Amino acid sequence: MAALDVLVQVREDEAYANLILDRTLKAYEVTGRDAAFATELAYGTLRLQGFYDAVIELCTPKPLSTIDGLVLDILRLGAHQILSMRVPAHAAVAQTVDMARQTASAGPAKFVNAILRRITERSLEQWQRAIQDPSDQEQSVANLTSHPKWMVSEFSKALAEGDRSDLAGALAANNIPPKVTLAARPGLTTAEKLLAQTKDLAATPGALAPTAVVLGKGDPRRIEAVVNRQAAVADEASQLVAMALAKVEIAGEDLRWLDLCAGPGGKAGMLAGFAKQQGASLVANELHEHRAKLVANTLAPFGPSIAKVHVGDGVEFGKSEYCEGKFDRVLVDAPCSGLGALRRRPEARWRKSLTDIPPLHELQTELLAAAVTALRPGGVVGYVTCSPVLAETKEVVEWALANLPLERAALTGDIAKLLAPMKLSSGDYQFWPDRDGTDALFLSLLRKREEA
Ligand SMILES: C[S@@+](CC[C@H](N)C(=O)[O-])C[C@H]1O[C@@H](n2cnc3c(N)ncnc32)[C@H](O)[C@@H]1O
Repeated sequence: MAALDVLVQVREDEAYANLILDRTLKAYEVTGRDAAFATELAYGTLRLQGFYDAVIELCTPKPLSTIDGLVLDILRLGAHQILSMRVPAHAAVAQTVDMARQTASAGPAKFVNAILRRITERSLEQWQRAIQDPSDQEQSVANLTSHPKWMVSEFSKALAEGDRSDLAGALAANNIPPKVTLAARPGLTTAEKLLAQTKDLAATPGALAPTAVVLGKGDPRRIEAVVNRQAAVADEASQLVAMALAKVEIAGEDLRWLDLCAGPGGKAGMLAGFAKQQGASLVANELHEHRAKLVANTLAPFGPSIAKVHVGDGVEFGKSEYCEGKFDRVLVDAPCSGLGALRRRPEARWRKSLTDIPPLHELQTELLAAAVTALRPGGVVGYVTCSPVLAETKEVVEWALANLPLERAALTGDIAKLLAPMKLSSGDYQFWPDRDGTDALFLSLLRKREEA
């Protein structure tokens, strides 16, 4: 019932599952192993909703759109137990039908019973074959990996850019929740120290970033280094892109760094650390006051001589007199569709649409142009998105190279080696969850031409 309540809130109130989960479990007094079970029920059902809908459609002549929302939620919960959890089929059917009787009524309960029984007649593998449509490859992958079809198409184009072809594998990785990864903030602590402090949480060194520690279990909010802001939860790709901007070679003065879209401050926390180590300081800008407060909290341990926070529109701020031509390194971690972080947010894929992309592309180009205004000639901007969608990555960079005084900046040394597996033929970088175990971040490093 707690899991169903989460699904209903997500569907009816557009709630974010991760934000409502804890209080919903509390309201139902679900704790311990039951809480873990209810969490998997709710999150797993939300992630695989597209797959279960394709299965349910094959079990009834009724179009899915005519099934009542609550009944559909119940059917999806039942399908998830039968096909993806180790719940005995008879128990899954009996419990789910009971739930339908309690929350809907006798009629829908009969309908739920009939559909779920049909689902139990085939194995997961048989259903995976049954939902394929030989005439429509992308729809088949969409059904199989539980994504909207337009997303499959966007991922397919982005993978091709990196000469990768395992579309189903790349998308399936969005259905596996990531491990909790910590970043040791440079100048405040090290991965070695963090590792020693988290031994009892089965911690291991990150596979990619020298600052990363991966937790095997436990709550990161209880770790002392996290409480005192020497470390924070951060994806390894996020740590590496901040490191890449801090380490890319630039000639001449290297004193002033800018993070134009800093909230909530993950990368700003890394950049401030590198700035401290390299004798520079950071200005972190964020549009929204409440997110700027989070940035200020992250940066507090560095003190105002290393890191300051500004609240405002990055487009205006970058072009302001305060910024113009002043900065040696600028990060634009642009607002984006977030399609690179789908594994973190179970319902996110069903909330987005292709029409979200063009306005984001527009804002991304404006922010990048403002960042270039803020750069001094010879300085470098790191353009980052947590999305592999070409309109937000390659197409923004191509626009910038054609319209702004920019050229690509190459990495050298250790950081070049660390990022070599993610390098595209264009010179930009694309991470992938299935290959790299990270979010699908994109990075382009662009230098402002000297004659500019
Ligand atoms: C992808 S997030 C940045 C994540 C951050 N760099 C980190 O690592 O924690 C983009 C941020 O840009 C902010 N934003 C949106 N529009 C903006 C604008 N016009 N100027 C500055 N920031 C903006 C959003 O509020 C959001 O906090």
